[in-house]
Amino acid sequence: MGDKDTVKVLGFWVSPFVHRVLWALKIKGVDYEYIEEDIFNKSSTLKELNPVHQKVPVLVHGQKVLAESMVILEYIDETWKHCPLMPQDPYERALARFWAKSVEEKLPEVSGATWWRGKEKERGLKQDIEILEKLEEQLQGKSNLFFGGESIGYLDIVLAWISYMLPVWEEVGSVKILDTCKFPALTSWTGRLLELPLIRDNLPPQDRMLEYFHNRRQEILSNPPRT
Ligand SMILES: N[C@@H](CCC(=O)N[C@@H](CS)C(=O)NCC(=O)O)C(=O)O
Repeated sequence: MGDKDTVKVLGFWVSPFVHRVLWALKIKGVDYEYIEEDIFNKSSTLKELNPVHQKVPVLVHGQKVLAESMVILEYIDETWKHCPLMPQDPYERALARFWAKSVEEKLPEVSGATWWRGKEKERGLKQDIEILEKLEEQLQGKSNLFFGGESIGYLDIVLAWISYMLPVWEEVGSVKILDTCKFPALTSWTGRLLELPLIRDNLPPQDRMLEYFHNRRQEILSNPPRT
């Protein structure tokens, strides 16, 4: 699929994982072709390109194929070296990976907790708040505008869903997780992210997200998690 230098991204319009890849390519100024995938009726191309997970995003760079958004981000950063996304210092780089992985492991709880009911909801919300408290500590007392420093980097891109998707989940689930008083540094960070044209102008439409997640919530509630 593709000539030596062509870049293609298989995506799904609302996927926060896909948006990471699109933003990284835009930061690097790499032209790409975007191919919308129906994740509820997967194409044979997706199954062939990502046989292990059959998920988007998939990046196709010439003959090279990669899946998993955080892996793709590192590939993009190492392939197009200008405007680095990763910290240059090895320890800072390791820390960025640590936080990205740690928050990623909680992602299902964050989305699920906003939609569940009763004890599951309480437990999930408690876990969400704990991980956000840890992130808040990371930002507090630093003069950095972003996790990446003066401009956005790898960790900002990985965590950006907190700025635009978490509020949608909160609205759909009628909960508040990112409380401004409790998380002043994180709240300011989300505000700064959303002011960036790169992010602001390349988000899924708010009304479509709300409708999509309302429907997802109905599906999840009719099939609740087991305790
Ligand atoms: N860990 C993966 C997650 C990707 C993912 O879950 N993608 C969703 C779309 S948001 C998907 O393709 N889902 C299809 C499925 O679960 O079968 C990444 O970071 O790329």
